[in-house]
Amino acid sequence: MKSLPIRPLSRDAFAPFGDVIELDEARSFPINAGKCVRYHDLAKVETSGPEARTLVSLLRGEPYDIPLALTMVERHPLGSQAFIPLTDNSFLVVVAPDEGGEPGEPVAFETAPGQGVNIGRNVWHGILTPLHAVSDFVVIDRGGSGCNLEEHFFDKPYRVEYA
Ligand SMILES: NC(=O)N[C@@H](O)C(=O)O
Ligand code: NI
Repeated sequence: MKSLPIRPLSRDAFAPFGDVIELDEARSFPINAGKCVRYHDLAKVETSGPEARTLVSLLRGEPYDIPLALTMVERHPLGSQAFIPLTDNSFLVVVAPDEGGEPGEPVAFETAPGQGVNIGRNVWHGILTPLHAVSDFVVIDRGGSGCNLEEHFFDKPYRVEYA
């Protein structure tokens, strides 16, 4: 299997694929008479297609072991998909550029505690992959009619591992 090294998640590195949702370096301003700070407008939520609406859901995910065999990626042509952790456990985020309608070379990131991601509309990504322990997430993505899932299974799986 071809090795896919895990790298730390950063806004810059993830920018071609979506947004990193975190407090650090986020635009913020005080609200509620200064008793609260709003970290504002951190992700571009996209919903499109028939009867499109924004969904807010919770996911409780089982952890995966590393090294991990990456056999497939998926994408959502009609909307973005955000995963915001409710624990301090890190999770694996795999994304890939599109090359003529198929995924190119994937990139694997591990989040720092508290970091979330918003995966852009129609961006290839691995499924939610918690690490270390059962983890809960807020998921913000697109509901409505029409097909919002496209899967791609690799001819040869990748071995996702720590560098
Ligand atoms: N379906 C769902 O909630 N999640 C998947 O799309 C995924 O990317 O894990
Ligand atoms: Ni998805």
